[in-house]
Amino acid sequence: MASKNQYATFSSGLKVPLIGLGTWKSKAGQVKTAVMAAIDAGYRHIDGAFAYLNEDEVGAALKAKLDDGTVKREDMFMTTKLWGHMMHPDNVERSLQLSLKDLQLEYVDLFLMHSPMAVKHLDDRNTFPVGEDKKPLMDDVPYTDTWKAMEKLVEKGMTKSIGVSNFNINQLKELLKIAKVPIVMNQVENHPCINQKELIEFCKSKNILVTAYSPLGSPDRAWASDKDPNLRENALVKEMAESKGCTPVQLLVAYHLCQGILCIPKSVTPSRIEQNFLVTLFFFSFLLLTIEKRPMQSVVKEIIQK
Ligand SMILES: NC(=O)C1=CN([C@@H]2O[C@H](COP(=O)(O)OP(=O)(O)OC[C@H]3O[C@@H](n4cnc5c(N)ncnc54)[C@H](OP(=O)(O)O)[C@@H]3O)[C@@H](O)[C@H]2O)C=CC1
Ligand SMILES: CC(=O)C(C)=O
Repeated sequence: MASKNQYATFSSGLKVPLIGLGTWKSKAGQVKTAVMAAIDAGYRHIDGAFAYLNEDEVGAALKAKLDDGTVKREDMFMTTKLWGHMMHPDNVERSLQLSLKDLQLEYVDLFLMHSPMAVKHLDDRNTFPVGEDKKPLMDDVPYTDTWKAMEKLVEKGMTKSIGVSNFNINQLKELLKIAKVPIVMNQVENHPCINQKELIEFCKSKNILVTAYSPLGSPDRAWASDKDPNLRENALVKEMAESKGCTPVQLLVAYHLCQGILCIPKSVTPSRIEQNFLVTLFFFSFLLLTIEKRPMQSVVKEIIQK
């Protein structure tokens, strides 16, 4: 089925669908259905990570959709991430091998360094090592050394591209000094209640695409509190969505796509997965509407002030 995706292009020339399906917190038994529903809905970009501990189910879903002919491997853009416990250069390749095995893939399209912070490697599946005091066991592994090990995996064909996540401007500057393979992506939290304008502008100036994670404010995260801003129920988001003829969540997704930022909303609910994808179909008109009526930035200011 021809997918109706809009694409951005990495500095390396590789195209990436603007909208992807997030899979963090997607529980065992739900992930396979969610990923299959997403692919049926038209998604061609799945965001995953070793640390989500569900790549085996993501892989099973993709295999089912490859086997039934819905998609070919080259249609799909698959992301995985290197977690902090495997950032030592000696462990980087093994981490990607473990993800590829669970995903049942020969390669991924994007391999991200999940964050610049390393934690101790106790064993391959212990992603949150803690000491006797129950505090995280941090490790001092320079992310520049990790990056050099990631670059080798592009040469080996295990990943088409590499990037980072949760990097700030100074960390990106350090990495840019040594990177020989393009840093194509910085995946960071972004939504109207967090102002990443300076970081986004820096990334754009260096031809590094930005993906917004937790675009809906991650309401299902374990540490969510009812004192947090509720983006999906925000009065201005709702008002603007109504004026645009879309749902509040679709507005929150369009908010990114209109700025040329990729967006990876997570859902395990097929109807929501479909609803979120529809933004790719109308966001260009939405963009025109937004420009005509009120630039998205003015909306952001108002939301943040609410
Ligand atoms: N690189 C990094 O460090 C990080 C990366 N990420 C990535 O970003 C993805 C998205 O962020 P995440 O923090 O999961 O949360 P999101 O901001 O995407 O919010 C997910 C929540 O929104 C709900 N939801 C989704 N669509 C709709 C809809 N149309 N209407 C109403 N509710 C909806 C989901 O419900 P339900 O599932 O029940 O349908 C779920 O509870 C992650 O899954 C992960 O892939 C996230 C955090 C950090
Ligand atoms: C979910 C995720 O990617 C985190 C918390 O880094």
